[in-house]
Amino acid sequence: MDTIHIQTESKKYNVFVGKGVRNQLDTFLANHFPDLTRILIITDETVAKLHLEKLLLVLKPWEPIIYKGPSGEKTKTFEVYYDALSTALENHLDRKSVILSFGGGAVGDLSGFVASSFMRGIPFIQIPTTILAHDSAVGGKVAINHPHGKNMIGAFYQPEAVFYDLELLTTLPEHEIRSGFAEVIKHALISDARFYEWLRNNVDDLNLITLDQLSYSLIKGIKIKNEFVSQDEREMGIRAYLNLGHTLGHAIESEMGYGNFTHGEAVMIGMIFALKLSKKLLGLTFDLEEFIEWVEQLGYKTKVPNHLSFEKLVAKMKQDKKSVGDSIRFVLLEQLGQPKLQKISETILLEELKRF
Ligand SMILES: O=C(O)C(=O)C[C@@H](O)[C@H](O)[C@H](O)COP(=O)(O)O
Repeated sequence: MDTIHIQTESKKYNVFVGKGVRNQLDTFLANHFPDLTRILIITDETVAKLHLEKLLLVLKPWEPIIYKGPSGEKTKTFEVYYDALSTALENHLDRKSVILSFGGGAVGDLSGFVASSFMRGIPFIQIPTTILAHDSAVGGKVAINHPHGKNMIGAFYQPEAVFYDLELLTTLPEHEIRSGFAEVIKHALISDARFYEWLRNNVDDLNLITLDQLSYSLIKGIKIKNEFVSQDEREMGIRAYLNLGHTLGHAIESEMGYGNFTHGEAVMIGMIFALKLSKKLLGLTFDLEEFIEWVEQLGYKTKVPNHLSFEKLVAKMKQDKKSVGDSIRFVLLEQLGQPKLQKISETILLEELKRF
């Protein structure tokens, strides 16, 4: 088992990564929550079907309450949030209760937001079941979506711990592996040219990635994320670099309808667009053609779906959380591993999108 220490201004906690780490959850709960009253597991239908029995085995003495939402991004709605809170209230959770988030990024975002707002905040623990969650389960961004934009209603609220059990990643469908791996590639691009080279040289088929390669990539990604989050928990500055590819990516997800295009796959298109802009505006020296060839080989789409309107995408990008006043701010790269926030006008964006 590997342990990564996350240190933010508001909280220090550990991410435990390894095969079977879920089996240590009962000891952790007994040690950290001696007065624990109730456990609410928030999960989704897919994860419940595949893995819930395994978790319940570990938690037997606590007889947890279970809330199952819809799978994927469709779980990050006001209705599901309200339902999950109702379940907590109807089952008499109190301030000595703990919420366990059991699922991918969407479940983690929903559960964390429920935990952050129930009785003004009760503890929660992340038990991720996807590759994407190496990013979303760490750093405390929790949220639900609004039809006007992704993650628009949320908080910064750190978990008590993250139990990243690699055994639970073996059932992921191909598009989920792709979605999660896009965030691994993002972590490399914004901070570590050597890690990027390693990925380029070692990963050419996501279906054949070994557990050792996956574990190395996830741990690297989590450590990179910690570097940003530990210095800037509430995204006043450098944390925004973790948003590479997300400005356009979120707009695509929103315009496609949440849940109809995976987060990471949309972010990959956003990253290619950002890299193109970086070459044009900042003189980034980077073989973009070779990058596109590589990610196409990994199964990613590299163009904006052609039925989407560029004008609507730009309107969505204007609502991005990095925007200030009327200006859209993009994360670009000066060079590999050197991100920069850059204001870009609506006119230029529209022109570049049309060319993209
Ligand atoms: O943790 C962060 O900070 C990130 O930006 C990581 C992103 O990969 C993640 O998708 C995040 O939830 C996006 O945040 P948002 O503030 O753009 O909604």
